[in-house]
Amino acid sequence: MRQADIKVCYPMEMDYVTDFPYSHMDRRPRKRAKLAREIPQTQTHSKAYSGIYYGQEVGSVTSFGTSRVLPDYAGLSLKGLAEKGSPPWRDDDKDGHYMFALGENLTSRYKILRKIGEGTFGQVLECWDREMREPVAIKVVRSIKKYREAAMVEVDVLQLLGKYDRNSSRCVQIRNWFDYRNHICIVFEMLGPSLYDFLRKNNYRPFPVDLVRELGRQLLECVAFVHDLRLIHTDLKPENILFVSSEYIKVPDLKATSRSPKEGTSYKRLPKSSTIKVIDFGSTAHEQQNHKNNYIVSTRHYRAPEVILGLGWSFPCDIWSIGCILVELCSGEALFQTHENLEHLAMMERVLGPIPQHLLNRADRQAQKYLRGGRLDWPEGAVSRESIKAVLKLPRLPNLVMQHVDHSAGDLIDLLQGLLRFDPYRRLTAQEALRHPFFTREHYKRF
Ligand SMILES: Nc1ncnc2c1ncn2[C@@H]1O[C@H](COP(=O)(O)OP(=O)(O)OP(=O)(O)O)[C@@H](O)[C@H]1O
Repeated sequence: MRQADIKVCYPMEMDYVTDFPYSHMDRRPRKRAKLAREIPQTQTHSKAYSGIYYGQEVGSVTSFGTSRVLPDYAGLSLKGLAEKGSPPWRDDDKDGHYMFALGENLTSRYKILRKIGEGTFGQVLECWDREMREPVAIKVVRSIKKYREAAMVEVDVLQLLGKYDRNSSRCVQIRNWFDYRNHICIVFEMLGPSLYDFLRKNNYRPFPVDLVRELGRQLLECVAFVHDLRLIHTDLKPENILFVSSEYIKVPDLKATSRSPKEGTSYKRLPKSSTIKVIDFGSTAHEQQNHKNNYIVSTRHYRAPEVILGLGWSFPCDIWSIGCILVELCSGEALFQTHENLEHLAMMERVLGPIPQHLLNRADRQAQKYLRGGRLDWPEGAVSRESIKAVLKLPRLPNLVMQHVDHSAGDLIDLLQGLLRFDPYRRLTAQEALRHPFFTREHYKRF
């Protein structure tokens, strides 16, 4: 059973911690948080010159406690405010989040319509852009120095991606950015629900394999483009991949209906358009930075073995995440539902076979504690019987795919084995994966 709305936040200073106290919790929270970062200390922002806007502040300082979205008084007091007026100055909440009310202005250009999401970095608000007359998504970053600096790195990366994006790279487009009341605000094109939102709304029923192919192809195109610019996303996960449109159709779910015919026809949602874009370049790293074992990257379930073993990481860590994502889209469930390193490595071995000896031999000091006699200390080192059971429950990769996919299973298994190779040097690159028969075979239906 899933526990739907657990939000986990980690202090940025922590590193190499077990990322979730998992004893009485579902193995997967609704929004999977990244670890501490994971923000490389060496990163400095450059070009923080354009778009700076200091909103006009009026009114007195008011504190509104812990709730960030204030009551919607748009119909009351805002009526009295000039359309382009600024709301009164308020303190941020204790975590540095911006406090606002629906209907208020965020600078004179943007009107806040609703809150779409919240992440480690801040809140994402749907706003009406008065100048372009269209809705936009604005990430309002926490007013804390390290998040502000990381946001400027994200702005730089987004501007670089935008500069080279000739034929739609499938990366979210930045429209503008500004600094408002000590919050960096990044304005994005407005997109639809994430792949994770969609799976959740569908009760974690798998996507059809032809849709998985289409999503996988676009995702690899995006990552090939990002990697060509010598950038590594480092946080690919279903939450960070958004459908461009929110429209969907309902179709009968024949599998669910045949399982419980008495309950009548069961329906599942399919997107009207399969077009996706990748978001959240807040953790993106430059290839030339030193990614040895000084910090860890990725949200747990999508984290590559070289990151856990402290071998250093680079472009292949994105490819591993894509392998995990494709399995999840086919099965409906995250592949490695774990919150602990040794259990995670044991799960990888269960699904994919033994980790090559030469990789284990190079494990760093931190990771040595998961090994005994040169091998994984498993099941001896397991923290509980439940943990051993969770690992044993996992099928081998070919079986897992065949349980869920009705055609093209052979090609998909072969592709996944290439994306999920333990040795990062032997893992497929994004360009190689795009040439795989799973994507190129003529007779496959386009979704
Ligand atoms: N352009 C967009 N259009 C629509 N929704 C968006 C857009 N950008 C972000 N969102 C929503 O806001 C949420 C948070 O965005 P994002 O992942 O960029 O924030 P974050 O603080 O960097 O999160 P994380 O904790 O994963 O680092 C997303 O999961 C998504 O639901």
